[in-house]
Amino acid sequence: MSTAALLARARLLDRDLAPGEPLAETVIRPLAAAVAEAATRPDPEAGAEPEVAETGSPAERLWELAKDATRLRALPGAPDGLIEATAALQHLACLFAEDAESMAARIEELAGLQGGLETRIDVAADGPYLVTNATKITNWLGEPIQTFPQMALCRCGASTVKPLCDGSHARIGFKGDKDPARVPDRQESYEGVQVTVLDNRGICAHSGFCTDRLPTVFRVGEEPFVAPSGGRADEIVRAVRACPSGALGQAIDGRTAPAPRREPAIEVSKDGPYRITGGIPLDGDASREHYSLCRCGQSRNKPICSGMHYHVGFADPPLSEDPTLFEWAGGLPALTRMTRIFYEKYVPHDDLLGPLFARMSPDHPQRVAAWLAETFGGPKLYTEQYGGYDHMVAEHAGKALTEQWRSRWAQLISRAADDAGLPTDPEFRAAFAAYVEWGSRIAVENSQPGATPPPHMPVPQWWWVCEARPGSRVSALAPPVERTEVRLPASDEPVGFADHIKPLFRAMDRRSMSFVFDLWSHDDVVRHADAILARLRKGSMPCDGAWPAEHVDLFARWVAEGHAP
Ligand code: HEM
Repeated sequence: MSTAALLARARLLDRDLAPGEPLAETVIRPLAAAVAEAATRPDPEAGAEPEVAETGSPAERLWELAKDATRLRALPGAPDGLIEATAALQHLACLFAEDAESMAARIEELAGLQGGLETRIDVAADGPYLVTNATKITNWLGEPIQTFPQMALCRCGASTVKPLCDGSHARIGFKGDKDPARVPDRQESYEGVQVTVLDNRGICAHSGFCTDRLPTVFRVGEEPFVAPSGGRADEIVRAVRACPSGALGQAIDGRTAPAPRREPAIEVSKDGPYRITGGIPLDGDASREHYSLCRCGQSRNKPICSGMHYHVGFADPPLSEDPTLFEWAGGLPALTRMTRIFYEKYVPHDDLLGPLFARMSPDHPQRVAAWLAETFGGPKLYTEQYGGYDHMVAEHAGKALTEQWRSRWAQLISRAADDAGLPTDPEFRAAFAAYVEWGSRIAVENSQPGATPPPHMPVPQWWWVCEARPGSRVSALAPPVERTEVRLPASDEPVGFADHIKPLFRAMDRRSMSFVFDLWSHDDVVRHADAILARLRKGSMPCDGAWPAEHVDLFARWVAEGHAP
């Protein structure tokens, strides 16, 4: 099997696949590029397109093609175009599997075909990241993304199926070059009493973890950026380790301290870069334990992220209209950042809590983060991995926790939330503080001698307090919002809900009332029309200012005319 034969088969198959499943952009284009490239070299394979005769249904042929492409890709020196096409074929063939079980079997078979290849990321020229044999990719909430043995991840920022590549880079003419005017890739060194901080601005992804966590050492807008005397050595070491881009490093006694190796993983951060950990080699270079790769296509230091996503407003799709506390907090990565800071920075140095947690298990921060994630509406991690409610209760049982311990715990977790960059809006912090108060007081109760907490309960589910959610209120600091111009009907024109009434309610009004009814639903507004009218007349709805009189009159007219749809 040659690349040219694969290309010919892909072309035939493309004609037989149902519309909407085209191979043109993701398979045929890169394969054709690989064949064209091979033709420029003295290659016995190149030349006339081979004759192919295909049998079987399109779905069967797709699966055979995916396997043959994988076999070819597994050979040494596979060209980028072949690897990119293999990624698309593997993905599509697995989606065509009949059920989850056969999809898992297909993934296993493909993994076997290319099992000899090391886990690595290669950067295709003006194309995607070619990710080989990675088994852990998570989204920004920490939820796993389905991996395939060969993947192509979007690098240009334009794919409609992010993080996967959909061939958009070719359509938009993406260029993968570095910008000659980029911040130079140069390591500066800031000597402190115990630790010297190394900083390479050229590869900083501006995630802000260091400046949130240790603002006295990593100083926004000040020169020099790093002041090593502003914090304790252990705090600095931990902040440096938490730097996702690898811009920060440290030297102790003149020797650069290597970063500890973690499991190979890729995190697709929100509105930002891919965060790579675990020393996955990049274009064969395995010298970095962690680094951040550009995902918006605009970095000045491609493929490394240079923080441009922030300046160009690169944005993933917005959160759902009704986000959970888990989503709003920033998911498992943010909660783990917070619990790590809590148990690593605050607890050990605290006179009350230090001794209490002195013998906690090393993964205690991850465990508490998993509990919080589940409580805040995220995946059931604590129940599935750490023993659920009964285990948590057993951990507090018999500890006779006191109010002094509890209030210190509550005070320091709130500081850790600040340091970890959790959202600071009143709605989130009200819900967070309410949970901490509730949960910590129950922990104290359950820990008393002779306490009998109810057994086998589910992990509690916390929610926004009093329905105060993001967007349900206008911030006093928000720029003034122009009211939408609504066309008022003439006096002899009938008033209709869709044409005249619904446009009066903004998305914000709808959100803030959604706990009772839907202001964009004709039926709901009819049902509550009298109450709504009363509040409109009183001026107490909406909460950021009364409607103009002509809008209130219009609503009243619509009620009087019999609520036309
Ligand atoms: C909302 C409040 C709280 C939450 C969500 C929480 C969560 C947890 C969880 C999930 C565990 C079990 C970890 C595991 O799976 O091993 C745990 C253990 C523990 N908690 Fe809490 N806790 C809270 C409040 C408190 C308070 C107020 C104290 C005392 C100041 C406390 C002290 C402890 C101790 C000493 C352990 C055992 C740690 C070890 O030795 O491994 N907790 N907590």
